[in-house]
Amino acid sequence: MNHVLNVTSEIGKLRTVLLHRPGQEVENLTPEYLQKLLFDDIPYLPIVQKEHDYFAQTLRDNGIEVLYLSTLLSEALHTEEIKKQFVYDILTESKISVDDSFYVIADYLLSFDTSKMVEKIMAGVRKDEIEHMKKKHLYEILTSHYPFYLDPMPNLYFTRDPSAVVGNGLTINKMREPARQRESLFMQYIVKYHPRFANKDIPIWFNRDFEYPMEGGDELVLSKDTIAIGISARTAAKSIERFTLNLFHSQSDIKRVLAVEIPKSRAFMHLDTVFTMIDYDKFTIHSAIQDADGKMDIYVLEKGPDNETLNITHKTNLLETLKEVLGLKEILLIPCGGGDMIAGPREQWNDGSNTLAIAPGKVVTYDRNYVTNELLRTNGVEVIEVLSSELSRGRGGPRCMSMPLVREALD
Ligand SMILES: NC(=[NH2+])NCCC[C@H](N)C(=O)O
Repeated sequence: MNHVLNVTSEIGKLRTVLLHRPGQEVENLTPEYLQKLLFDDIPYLPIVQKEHDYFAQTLRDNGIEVLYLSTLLSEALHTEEIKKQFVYDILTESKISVDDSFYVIADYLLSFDTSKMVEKIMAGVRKDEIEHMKKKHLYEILTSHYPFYLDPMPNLYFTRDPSAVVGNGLTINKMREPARQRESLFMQYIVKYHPRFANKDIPIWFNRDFEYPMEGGDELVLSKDTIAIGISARTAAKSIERFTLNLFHSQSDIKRVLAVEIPKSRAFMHLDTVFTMIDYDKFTIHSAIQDADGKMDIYVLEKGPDNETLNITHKTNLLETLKEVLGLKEILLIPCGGGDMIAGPREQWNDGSNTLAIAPGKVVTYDRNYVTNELLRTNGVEVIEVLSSELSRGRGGPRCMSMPLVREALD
């Protein structure tokens, strides 16, 4: 059966992927707000776009259909009513608290044609953009040093995180960081109103109104019936439980979930920054997630005695657990930077283990991580390198920058 969404592995031949080309939102980064906006430096826009275009073209050259977030969103907002509702939702979530400004900004945004409006919402609205806004209250005058009414959304090019496809359903994620929380509203509108997805009975396994966060960088589809989820700085144990129970209650094929605990740090923000699947029996891993004896905490979640309870088994050996759940005799874990004490952390920082598999044993990686790339090749992996000077400044690599919508099923 042909589903509009279908992802039953991390490695099946990639058919359709969602990307976002970085735009003016990147130009609204300033040193003062870098940390809040989750960037470590300011990318140079023409180059970051050139690198992103190169990434997109590399995928197209490999027969992959590339869809863009801004196009899908603009097409989803196809009536005045939906467009207006979307603007109101965005403004509400942007915490536009100054009573009068809500409608002034809404009118301002709605004065653009839809695709310009979408770009504007992504880029952010500066306070000096709307001249006729009168400051009537003391708090408006006092807080006026803050430059934005609507904050820019520079992390949008990491399409992996706000939503993810598992099987033929979707998680529309509750983002942990305030700077990214509005991002998943886009997918909510796209599945509901875009003709390609609307009325296609797409199951939503996890929704953005849940109390605790979960992000796509932590969701790995290991096989048709097994997924791994990072217990990380961005994904809470309670969210993993909810998501797992939702999968078990509905008609999904998922039988088990590996909850993999990783250190809660900036460098390791999601599971896919330290662990990715690249072939039937090969994974990249950053050695620092295991202790000196190669141990770590993994919890296997399976159906429990009743609807609201799970069977939880604690494991400490990643390799053995993977062999068990994937039914394989041998598995190779390829360490980022060869596990070297300098090259390992350096290449991990620039997403050396954030590998995007476009087919079994065929991956897209950043060119700058030459130690890891060489090691992958030595181990029989086909490596396609893409440009990375500016893209990497946002702390995400090829896997984070792509949201697979359809992959071919593995035999
Ligand atoms: N799946 C990932 N590893 N995504 C990386 C996202 C990077 C982004 N700057 C953030 O902090 O959210």
